[in-house]
Amino acid sequence: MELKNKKWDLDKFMEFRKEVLQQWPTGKEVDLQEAIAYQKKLGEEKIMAEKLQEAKENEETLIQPRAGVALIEEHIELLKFLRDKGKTDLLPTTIDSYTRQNNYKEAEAGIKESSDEGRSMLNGFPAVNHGVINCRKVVEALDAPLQVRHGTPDARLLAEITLAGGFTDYEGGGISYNIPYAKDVSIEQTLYDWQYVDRLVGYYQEQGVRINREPFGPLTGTLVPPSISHSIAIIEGLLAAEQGVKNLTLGYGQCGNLVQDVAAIKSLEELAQEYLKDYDNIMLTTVFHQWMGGFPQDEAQSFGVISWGAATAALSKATKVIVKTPHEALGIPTKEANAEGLRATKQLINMLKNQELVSNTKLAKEKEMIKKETKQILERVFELGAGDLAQGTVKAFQAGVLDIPFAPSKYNAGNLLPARDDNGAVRYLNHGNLPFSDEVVEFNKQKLEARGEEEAREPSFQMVIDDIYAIGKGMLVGRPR
Ligand SMILES: CC[C@H]1O[C@@H](n2cnc3c(N)ncnc32)[C@H](O)[C@@H]1O
Repeated sequence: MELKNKKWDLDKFMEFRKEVLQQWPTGKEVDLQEAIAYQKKLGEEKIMAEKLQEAKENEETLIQPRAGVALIEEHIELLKFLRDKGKTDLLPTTIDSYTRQNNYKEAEAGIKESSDEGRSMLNGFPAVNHGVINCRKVVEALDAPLQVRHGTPDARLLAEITLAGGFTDYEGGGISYNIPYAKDVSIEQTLYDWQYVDRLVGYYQEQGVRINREPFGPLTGTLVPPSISHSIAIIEGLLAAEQGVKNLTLGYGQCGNLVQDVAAIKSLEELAQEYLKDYDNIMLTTVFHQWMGGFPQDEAQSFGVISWGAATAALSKATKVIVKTPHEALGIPTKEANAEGLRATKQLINMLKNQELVSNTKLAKEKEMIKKETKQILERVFELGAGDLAQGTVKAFQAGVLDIPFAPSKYNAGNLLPARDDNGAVRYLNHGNLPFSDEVVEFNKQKLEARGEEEAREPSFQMVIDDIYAIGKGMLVGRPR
C-alpha cells in the first residue's frame, strides 16, 4: 500500500472494488451504475446535501438523533416514530458494533436472535447483512434524508451497500473512526481504506449524485480541546475533498462553556473554508454534538444537559445538532426517550431562532486562540509530510503532534491532558508534543492557574479526573469536594 494524498485513478479504484464486494454475499447486490440511477430517482426530501444547504442558507439548525435496531420493519417503525413524535428533521441509521468490526457472521447471528427474541439483540442496524434491497425498503419508507452513523475502521463494504441502498450521507473518517474506536489498527491502513470510501463518494458525485460526508467530530468525546478536534476534522475534510467529495459536514463535540463552544463552531467553519479553498464547489456545513461525555443518571438533569447543548448549537448557528436522550447514562434509549430528547432540543432551537450570542472580546479571544492552536498543529503536520497530508498525518501521530485525549489506540501518543479552567472552558494542562508557541502554552497555563487559585490547589491530574465526572454529578467544573 502506498499512502499518499492523491485522488485514486478509476482503474485502481474499480480493481479494489472487486475484492471489497466479495467480503460478504450481499456485496453481489451492488451494481454501481444501477445504484447511481436509483439515487438519481430519489425525491429531494431524501437528499441530505439539499436539506443541509437549505438550512445553511436559512441559518436554521436542524436536529438529528442516533438510532438503530436489528430488524428492518422494527427499524422503519423506530425511524417513523422519531419523525412523527420526535419531530426530527434528519434521520440516522446507527450501525451495530459487530458490523463496525466487519464481523458479519456475528451480526447474522444477532439478526436471527432478534427475530427469535422479538426484540433487538444488536445495538444497531446491521446494514451489510441486510443488503441493498432491504436498505432501500428503509429509505423508501421514510420522508427524510438518511445518514449512516457508525464507528467502523474498515467501512468500505458498508459504504458500498448503504450508498447503493439510497442513504445520502456517510459519517466517519480514517482518523475519527480509528483512534477513538480501535486499539490496534494502523492509521496508514485506515487512511487508505477511507480514501476508498471517499473515492466512492467522489465517483457518485461525478455522476451527478450528491452524497454528504461527515467526519466524526467529537472523537473520544471527553474533554477534547477544540483545536484537536478541528485539526482532525480539517485533515479528514481535505483528504475527502482530494478524492472528489464536494458536500462536507465538519463537526465538534460540545465542551460546555458557551463562549468557547460558539467560538469553536465559528472558527471551525472559517478555518475549513481557508484550508479547503483550493477545492472548487465545496458545500461546507457544520454539526454540533450535544455533550458526548458522562451524563447524569437522573432524567430531569439529563434534560438540562440536552437543553444546554441545544441552546449552544442554536447560538453557534451550527447547521445541525446531534441530539442526546435522557437515557444516555443507562444505554440504548427507548424510542420514547429518544423522541423526548428531540422535542426538548427542538423547543430550544425554536426559542433561540434569530437570537445570537453577542460578539464580545471574550468570544473574539476564544476564536483567536482556537485558530492559533489549530494552525500551529496543522502547519507541523504538513511539514512532517513534506507537503503530503496523508503521510504527514501518520508521522504526526507517531510524533505526538496529533494526540487525542483518552483514545484507546496504541498509535495515539496519549501525552495530552486537558482540564477545565474556572469558567469551564477546556484547556491544555499538558500539551504533550503539540507544537504550540510560548504564547499558546502560557495562555493555557494562566487559565488553569487561575482556577487553581480559586480552588486553592495546584493544576493537576486530579482536576482532569474531577472534570471527567463533573457533568454526571450535576456540575460542569470538577470542583474539589
Ligand atoms: C456515539 C455514542 C452515542 O451513540 C448512542 N447510540 C449508540 N447506539 C445507539 C442506538 N442503536 N440507538 C440510539 N443511540 C445509540 C449512545 O447512546 C451514545 O449517546
